[in-house]
Amino acid sequence: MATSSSFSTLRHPSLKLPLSSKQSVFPVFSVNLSGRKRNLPRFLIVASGGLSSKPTVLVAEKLGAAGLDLLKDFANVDCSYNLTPEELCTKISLCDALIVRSGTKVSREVFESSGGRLKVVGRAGVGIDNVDLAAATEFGCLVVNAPTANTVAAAEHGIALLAAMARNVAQADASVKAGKWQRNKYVGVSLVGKTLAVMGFGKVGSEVARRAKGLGMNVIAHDPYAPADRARAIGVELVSFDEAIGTADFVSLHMPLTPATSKMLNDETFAKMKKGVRIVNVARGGVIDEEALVRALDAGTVAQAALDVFTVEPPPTDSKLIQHERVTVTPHLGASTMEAQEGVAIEIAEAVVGALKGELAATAVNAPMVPAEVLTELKPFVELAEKLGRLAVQLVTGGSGVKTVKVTYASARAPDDLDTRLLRAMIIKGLIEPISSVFVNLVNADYTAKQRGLRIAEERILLDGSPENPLEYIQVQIANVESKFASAMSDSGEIRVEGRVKDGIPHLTRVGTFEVDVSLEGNIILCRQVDQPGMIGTVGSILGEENVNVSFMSVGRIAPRKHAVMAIGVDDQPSKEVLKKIGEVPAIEEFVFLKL
Ligand SMILES: NC(=O)c1ccc[n+]([C@@H]2O[C@H](COP(=O)([O-])OP(=O)(O)OC[C@H]3O[C@@H](n4cnc5c(N)ncnc54)[C@H](O)[C@@H]3O)[C@@H](O)[C@H]2O)c1
Ligand SMILES: O=C(O)[C@H](O)COP(=O)(O)O
Repeated sequence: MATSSSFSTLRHPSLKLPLSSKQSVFPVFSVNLSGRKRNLPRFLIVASGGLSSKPTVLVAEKLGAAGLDLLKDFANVDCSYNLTPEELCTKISLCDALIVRSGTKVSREVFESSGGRLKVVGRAGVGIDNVDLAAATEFGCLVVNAPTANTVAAAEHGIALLAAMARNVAQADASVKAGKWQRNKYVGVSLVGKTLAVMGFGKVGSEVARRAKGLGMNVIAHDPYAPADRARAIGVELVSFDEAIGTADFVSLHMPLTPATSKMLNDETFAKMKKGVRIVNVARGGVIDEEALVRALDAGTVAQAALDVFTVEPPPTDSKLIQHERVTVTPHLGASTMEAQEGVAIEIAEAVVGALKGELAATAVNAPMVPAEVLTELKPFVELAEKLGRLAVQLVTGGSGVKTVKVTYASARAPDDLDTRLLRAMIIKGLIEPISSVFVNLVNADYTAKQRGLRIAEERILLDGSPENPLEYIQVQIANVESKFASAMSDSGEIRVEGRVKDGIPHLTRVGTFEVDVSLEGNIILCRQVDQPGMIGTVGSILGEENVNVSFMSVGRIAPRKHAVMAIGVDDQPSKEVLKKIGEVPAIEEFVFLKL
């Protein structure tokens, strides 16, 4: 890359040695947990119960014992079940995390009432339709779920309902217990050879399909997003919605409740089904228009239904649907096996504890998931990104008016190999936090930037050379602003800072058109001066007199004896008097103190 200035790095004789690469390079936040000190990456969270206290987790619905034990090792656990919405809103301001199942509405009011303390909502199960995800994201609250541990339980319950419905098990059971013996009334239908349409071919749907094939059924599936090869692998054909519902003898629902799937089965779609079709729903009640289902049952279009889930839970006791003779119901039991509940409890407890520690959760619902190995590699670049953002915004006159920021990632790796979401989020954090009271994390970074009218334009530069490192440098440029340190402006008129990771430690390597090299630790003083002998000593002595420890000094100059920019790393914040003295050194033309 062409340079417009030469540079040199000097170490002051009395300077503290830089961190070795063996020392922690990510000492961003440290919290005392269970008596142990830990250095935590602050990608997302940090429990805010105070540096020395444990975080508090509110468990609002019954959770398996193994999960509770895991939580208790790490946090204060408050198990309070059956809270009213008002009680939940009152309690939540004292909690760092909340764990729920499907029975608790985590509404916008819950996030508003938390006063910013709530950092994680753990959904002990799959469906997150009871959590206001938009509100969670706005408030920077991570939502995690437990997507795998109850899959088999739900699939088994689907099959149980399918068979029970076909053979009138529930109705016959009630009849026998009522003293009757109605063998002719409860003649059922066979499953073998019948066509089952699995609607939603995800985790549960595919397990239902596998089991139904074992029962000798002909299984077809509809799922606009499922890969055909996964279906083919278990001998299932993916078909259109109309073909699935038009040819099936049994329809089993396994899609999530979303605006697109809400009331997917309605008067119009029931009319397209085979007369006498049978419906199973272990997904969500809202995917069926329940009044339309009652009409279809009464008209005989639908012969029977078996339902585990309802639009309103628990449903009204006088509901025509619940009371319908040809409807079999269970109270949302799909995930309720001993095994699934223990599994879900462990899965969610691990996710919540990890998130409270600031780790990226693999089951995050409202934040990008970054695989652990990618994360390890990106760690120092994540820190670099945040610090470049912090430096750049502090260079803006008045610190405000930042609207357009261009970020350049230079790497020898193919663009597809670099996921910049985490880096972008940390740059946004760096840009916004020094000038506001907003807490920015990976969850709410893009949202917060948008709210503040901050546009981040990202560019990749493909470099020649070895793709060993994920990145060579990151450059942050702020356009259409003035700088309180004129030398930070690039030739094209933007504030420009650039950094690299050296031996695992982020370094500032360019300011404006000047190349420097100073490790991004502590704080930084940037001075522009006439390049002449003795400047390092002069400024170093002023700082030394006040016992301000200098960690690094680096001088970048345009040409010998012309202008130079000196970057000085200091551990402490110099007093106003010291900064004034530096400003009074005759050769110093401008300077700025920047907090990292
Ligand atoms: N009754 C229970 O206790 C219980 C237990 C577990 C899961 N569930 C529910 O079952 C559903 C599925 O769970 P999962 O773990 O299989 O989730 P999943 O995400 O693995 O699968 C859902 C599938 O639905 C598909 N889909 C999305 N929109 C669709 C549409 N318009 N038409 C057809 N398919 C569509 C997706 O592509 C995905 O493959 C969820 O709603 C979940 O909450 C209920
Ligand atoms: O979405 C789910 O995981 C199921 O509906 C289970 O819900 P539950 O945790 O309330 O049993």
